[in-house]
Amino acid sequence: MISFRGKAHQFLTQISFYRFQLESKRLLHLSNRLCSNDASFRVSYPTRAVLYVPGSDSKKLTKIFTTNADCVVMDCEDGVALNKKAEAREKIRNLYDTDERVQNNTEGKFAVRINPAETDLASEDIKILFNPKSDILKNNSINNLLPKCIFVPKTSTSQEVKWLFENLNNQLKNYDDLIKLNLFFYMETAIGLINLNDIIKTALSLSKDKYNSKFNLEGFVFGSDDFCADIEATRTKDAFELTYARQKLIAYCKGYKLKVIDMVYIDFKDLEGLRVQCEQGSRMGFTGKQVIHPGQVDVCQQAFTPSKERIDWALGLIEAFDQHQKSGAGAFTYKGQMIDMPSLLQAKNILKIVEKVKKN
Ligand SMILES: CC(C)(COP(=O)(O)OP(=O)(O)OC[C@H]1O[C@@H](n2cnc3c(N)ncnc32)[C@H](O)[C@@H]1OP(=O)(O)O)[C@@H](O)C(=O)NCCC(=O)NCCSC(=O)C[C@](C)(O)C(=O)O
Ligand SMILES: [Mg+2]
Repeated sequence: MISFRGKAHQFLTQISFYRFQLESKRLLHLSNRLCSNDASFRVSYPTRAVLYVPGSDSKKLTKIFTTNADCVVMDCEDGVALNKKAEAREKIRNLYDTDERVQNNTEGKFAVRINPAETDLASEDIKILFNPKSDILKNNSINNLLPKCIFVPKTSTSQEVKWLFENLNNQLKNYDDLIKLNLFFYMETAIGLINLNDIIKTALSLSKDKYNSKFNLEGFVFGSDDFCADIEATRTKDAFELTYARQKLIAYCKGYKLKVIDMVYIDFKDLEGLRVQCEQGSRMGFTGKQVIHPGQVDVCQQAFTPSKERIDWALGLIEAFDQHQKSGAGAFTYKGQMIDMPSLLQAKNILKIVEKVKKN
């Protein structure tokens, strides 16, 4: 049996190997060319494993600095008991007030899940989390002291999106030169799934037009536990009951070039089951997966990192495609398979993920 530490070491060795590969001239040349020619090649920060940490739990909060997870979500919602909500907000606020590691992160490594929009709990979350103490603000830039990314659960209507933006905007109106606030919404109700297109369009247009790009819709999270409760399904290991919702969410997010984060695997001691579900999610098109325990992080990150074989396949295909295009062939055979434009796009997708991981 390999220990947890041993597995982590194995994983790091593997990543170093990929990094070595990535630094090869061939990849740099190819990826630079792809990035500069292709407007859809938007490379933002990676979100392979998204780890929840209950905001009320001081001991668990110390782990946000030692985890390999691409993203940590300090929770004020369902991971926190009702009588601990105020404590959770205060502990998270205190981290932004005092800890340089949290303050200096510019994108989404450290995020906060607030309570659902249009609730008193969410109003209070926004009031506390986006309100640094004045004596601390005197000696610090406002951008260091605010969350750079928030997760907004149970988003079911475009009205909730409007409420959220209005409340955030009111809270932030006295500050100038704020960097964009990244947002993830949750799809975790049947009505949220029905209204998905409307929710996305409202969030995109409001943030761009009414709020002057102050907010950036970064992606969606699939809240499968709440969704199962809402549609009265029974959870199964293979998640068959969630197929339609997962696929619809992926299609809509990809249609609008958004990230999309897969469901939680709650049986957190079953790492093999987790691996199977992570790999399935990765093949389906998810950008990453939510995890609830530090022991799940490495399995998840690895499943959402393209393997050496996939990277080699993609690089070889792109080169072959280039050569065949020059000789006038739109379709050709590569490693026994018919290749044409869609295969090239799939190969580029692999390099996109690699670029994201490299940025981390
Ligand atoms: C399951 C639990 C109770 C087992 O907690 P435990 O302490 O019994 O586990 P453990 O195996 O004994 O823990 C080992 C070590 O890891 C630490 N640890 C353990 N977990 C974490 C964590 N998350 N973050 C940071 N540290 C953690 C723990 O404190 C301990 O530290 P130690 O070795 O120093 O003593 C615990 O892992 C936990 O509280 N996880 C987070 C639960 C949570 O946040 N749930 C809400 C998100 S999922 C959700 O809301 C649904 C969704 C998306 O909305 C929808 O599908 O609808
Ligand atoms: Mg939920």
